[in-house]
Amino acid sequence: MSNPEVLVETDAVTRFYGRHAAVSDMSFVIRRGEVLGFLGPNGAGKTTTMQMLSGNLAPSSGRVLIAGHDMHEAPEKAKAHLGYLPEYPPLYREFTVDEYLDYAAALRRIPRKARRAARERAKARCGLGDVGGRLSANLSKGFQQRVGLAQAIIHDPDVVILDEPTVGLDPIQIREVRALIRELGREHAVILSTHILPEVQASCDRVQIIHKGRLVLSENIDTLMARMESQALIAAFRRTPNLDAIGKLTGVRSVTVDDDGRVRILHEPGADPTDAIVRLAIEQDWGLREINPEHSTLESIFVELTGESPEAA
Ligand SMILES: Nc1ncnc2c1ncn2[C@@H]1O[C@H](COP(=O)(O)OP(=O)(O)OP(=O)(O)O)[C@@H](O)[C@H]1O
Repeated sequence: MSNPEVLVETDAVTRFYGRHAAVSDMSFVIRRGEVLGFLGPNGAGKTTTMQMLSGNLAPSSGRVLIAGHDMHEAPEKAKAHLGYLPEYPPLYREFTVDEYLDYAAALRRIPRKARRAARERAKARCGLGDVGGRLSANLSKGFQQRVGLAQAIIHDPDVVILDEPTVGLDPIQIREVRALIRELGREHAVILSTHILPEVQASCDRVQIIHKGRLVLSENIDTLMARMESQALIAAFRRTPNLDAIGKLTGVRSVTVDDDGRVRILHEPGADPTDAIVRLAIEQDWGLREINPEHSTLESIFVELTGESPEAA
């Protein structure tokens, strides 16, 4: 599909708590077949945004449209198209998984006759086939999270909203939930919030970084990865190298010396001059000590965009 259907649209959404704007002027779209990662440090406004998208919190201004339905004007229609896994999913601990999912199906107004099939389908998709008779309370955190996901997709919604879906899970559970998110993204539009930088790399097609309630970046994951690919080398020599000679090598854009005496060589994307520099260093006896690509990370991009480290923010 060249222009897949827009399933979520926010138009200048703002939310105040008192005089504090938790989310400001937020506009974006999500299309079918897309997993959008909403990345930001604690307190950035992710949960507030998820709650507005899911219709659990009214924006102070701006509009949310789900599958073309305005959340404010037609909340029932809008909500019928979405499933929501809140940060703390409400699990009825004394219910078995099947009872809980039946209840979720009833809440979603799935006709009584169709509930069993909906439940079994959601369980199969979330890897819950064997635990239908178990009490939710006795399941591991990873399985409880799958139950939360199963209730979010029981009515096969167009849009799935997941707030910090892997918090508290062990590495194997995290991998499984991420695989499930990718699978959901094939047919639905998925938005997930996270403060974990690698999570978006693992699960998302597109990333939006939110900082102090504002979007500071919106990019395809491929573009972001390309941006993170090295376009600089850091080299150290025992003797002073001929910087002009390095500067004349094919693909080299600029050569500078850092405060610590190491040489920073910026080059064209895809034109790594490492081999040529090593040859020059040997020929001219500069005493090469190290030469490494300088990788930018999502962390460094975050710092570049916001001027703060994710932890400090
Ligand atoms: N009910 C509330 N009343 C007042 N302020 C609130 C309320 N909920 C959130 N805030 C404030 O709004 C800002 C955004 O909070 P939000 O929970 O949306 O951030 P978050 O990115 O989801 O962070 P976290 O991951 O810690 O939940 C924070 O400054 C928070 O203190």
